Amino acid sequence: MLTVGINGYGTIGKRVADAVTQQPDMELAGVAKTRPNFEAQTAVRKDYPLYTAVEERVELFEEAGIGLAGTVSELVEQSDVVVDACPSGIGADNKSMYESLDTPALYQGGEDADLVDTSFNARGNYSAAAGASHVRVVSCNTTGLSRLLTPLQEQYGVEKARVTLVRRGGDPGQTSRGPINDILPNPITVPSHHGPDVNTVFPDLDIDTLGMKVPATLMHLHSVNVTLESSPTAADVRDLLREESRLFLVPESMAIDGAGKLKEFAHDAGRPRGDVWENCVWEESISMEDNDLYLFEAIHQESDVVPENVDAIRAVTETADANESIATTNETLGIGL
Ligand SMILES: NC(=O)C1=CN([C@@H]2O[C@H](COP(=O)(O)OP(=O)(O)OC[C@H]3O[C@@H](n4cnc5c(N)ncnc54)[C@H](O)[C@@H]3O)[C@@H](O)[C@H]2O)C=CC1
Ligand SMILES: O=C(OP(=O)(O)O)[C@H](O)COP(=O)(O)O
Repeated sequence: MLTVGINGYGTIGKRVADAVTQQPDMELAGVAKTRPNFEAQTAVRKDYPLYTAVEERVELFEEAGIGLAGTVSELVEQSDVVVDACPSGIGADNKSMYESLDTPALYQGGEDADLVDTSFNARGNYSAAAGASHVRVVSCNTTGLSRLLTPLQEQYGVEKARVTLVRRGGDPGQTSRGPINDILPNPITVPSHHGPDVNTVFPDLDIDTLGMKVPATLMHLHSVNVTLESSPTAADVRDLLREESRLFLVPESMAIDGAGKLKEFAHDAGRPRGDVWENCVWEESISMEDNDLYLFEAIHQESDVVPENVDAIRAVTETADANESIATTNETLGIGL
């Protein structure tokens, strides 16, 4: 049984914590928070041992009537693996603590790639994380691109990928974010950071990406063009992608015309928090023009990295191979719309 600690219990951390409790080979040691906000209250309600990430703030939790199990270093000490889901940049600050307590750590996509031994995507490069001490689960967008590009590369070869990412402005709870009424090239410079980030998983892949931000919180949307090294039909590509457990091909018959209905569908399907762990590829959009593949996909930024974190725990501890881990994670979470 693997004991897993979560440092940073926000959008990603709380989802990974819930996912860990569903794994037959893992137990949750607890979660660390900096302040006794509503997420801390939720952790208490779920009986997750709560640790303070900042020792001097013990009183803050006491004043809010929240009992603590200890401090974050105590959480890390008793964990076989720690998942750092702190805001971008804080993971780098925490690295020395994980090193001094000799605990392997997983970081999230907001950290720099050079912080870690390897960046990680379960379908793309699972085995690269074997025995590593510091692993970065790539960002939501890079996770989505890696899942899509891996089977295309394996089956047809990728000559060049070009992707325009329409990025949600912020998460639903991120009241500090905008734009409120604008459409921003973001970043304005080309390529956006996503292409180089995909290269942390596939160093040799030729990919250019452009990013923009729009006033939406639901999901990201990718407009994808991949020049393949061979010329399958659109039907061939559809069949190939349909075989991928973390790609959901949205059939025309469902009449799902956007991110709003995708989220509604996930809620109707009883998904926790309306999470959509899979890339959602519109089946009708899959088109071939000579060697060029075109499609649209939507990525639920709050949840697609969750199964990848679970798999990364098994990858670093070498307790399962990629297929075993992906199958267990999929089954326990209920992946497959
Ligand atoms: N939200 C998203 O769409 C996605 C985020 N990511 C990455 O995941 C990481 C976390 O992002 P979110 O979960 O969105 O952030 P968040 O802000 O929702 O959650 C971070 C949590 O860490 C806590 N925290 C702050 N400082 C801390 C410290 N020193 N020690 C322990 N906890 C601390 C915060 O109070 C908060 O609860 C970032 O690297 C981000 O780039 C990756 C994929 C998608
Ligand atoms: O990692 C993400 O997006 P990204 O792949 O566009 O950088 C997450 O959606 C967080 O993005 P944010 O940097 O807008 O908070």
